[in-house]
Amino acid sequence: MTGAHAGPPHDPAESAREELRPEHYDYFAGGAGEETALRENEDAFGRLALLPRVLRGGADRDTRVSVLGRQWPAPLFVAPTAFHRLAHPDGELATARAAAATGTPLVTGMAATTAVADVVTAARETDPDAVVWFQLYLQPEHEVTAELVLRAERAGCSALVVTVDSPVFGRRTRDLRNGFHDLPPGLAAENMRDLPGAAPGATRDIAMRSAGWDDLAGLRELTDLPLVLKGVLHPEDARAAVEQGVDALVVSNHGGRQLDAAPASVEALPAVAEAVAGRVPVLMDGGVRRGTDIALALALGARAVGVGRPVLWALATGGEAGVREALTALREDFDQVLALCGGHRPQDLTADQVVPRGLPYQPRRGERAW
Ligand SMILES: Cc1cc2nc3c(=O)[nH]c(=O)nc-3n(C[C@H](O)[C@H](O)[C@H](O)COP(=O)(O)O)c2cc1C
Ligand SMILES: O=C(O)C(=O)c1ccccc1
Repeated sequence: MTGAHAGPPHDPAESAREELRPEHYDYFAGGAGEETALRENEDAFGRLALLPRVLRGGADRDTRVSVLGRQWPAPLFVAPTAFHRLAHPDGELATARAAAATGTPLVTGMAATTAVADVVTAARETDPDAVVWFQLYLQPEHEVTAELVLRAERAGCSALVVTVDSPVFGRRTRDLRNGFHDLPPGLAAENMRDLPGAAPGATRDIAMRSAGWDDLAGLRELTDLPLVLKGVLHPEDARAAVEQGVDALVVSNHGGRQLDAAPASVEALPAVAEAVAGRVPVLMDGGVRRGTDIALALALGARAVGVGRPVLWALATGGEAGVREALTALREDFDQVLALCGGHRPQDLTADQVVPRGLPYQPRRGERAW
């Protein structure tokens, strides 16, 4: 060892902040209200410990999981986030190539700054078998929603992720303070271009609306693609969704950007997993930053986890290569954690291995410990 100090651990958000305009960094980093839900997503993982099992052997590990009929190399996907070209000029194309190169399924957002067809093309040029899903907000006009679904189908997306936690847009404190509400000139939500009811070449605004279960049934009529409901926190909603025939769920509080009093995603996960009882895969996102977070979520019932901001930070600092490295590092970290927990497969992680941090009991007063 040399005498040199290793310095503090690398903070991807801090590095990205140095690359971005302050209002764009704040848009990516921020949450709703007092940012309680945002903080809690990460903090809740920190309140949980993993109990490793020993003497089970650690060789011949396999991190693959099966989701909607496809094998994913690891229980990890890229969660949908808006406006990647605010992070890097290559935007969603870089993200798509990096996701494909690492075998990581990508959920491309309706609010992407690159059209879904171009995103899927970039992914498939990198890996012809790349998994790309399309995230959708149900729009007030049925024909607009229908056209968006058709575009996702034609592009080659293999599932629709319907975000249901946004009947209205969350009150984003930083954006209000910064006066950030529009993309800079030259950037647009490209999926919203040339839709019914807008002038040729123009983009429509993305509408938030209070959709109901009927609308989901309407969507089921419109497409044969698997439907994934994103933003479920209440176990009764999870049960209803399964009964309505949804194909998967994402437990999510939208990265703390919608209801500020919402629980951390990982706190909501066990009750949702119990209600679903294995009938459909339960995915989750929110606050996943390291292999132990992935392992905790899996042990508590998730089939796979999504990452949102970590991808944006990697994109901002390193473009395509940066995202590739971040996704690879997460997967390798998870693989090592799996081994340390005594697991060979993701499904070897079980709920009994998750314990709250802090002493589970207090020794009785006055009693000698030994
Ligand atoms: C900048 C930003 C934009 C987002 N845009 C969308 C979106 O358009 N649609 C959506 O369903 N979720 C969106 N999300 C939520 C993510 O899909 C995901 O739930 C969340 O970011 C996960 O938390 P994490 O960032 O802590 O990993 C966005 C999140 C961020 C940070
Ligand atoms: O910022 C978000 O979280 C988000 O979901 C969104 C929705 C519509 C347009 C842009 C972003």
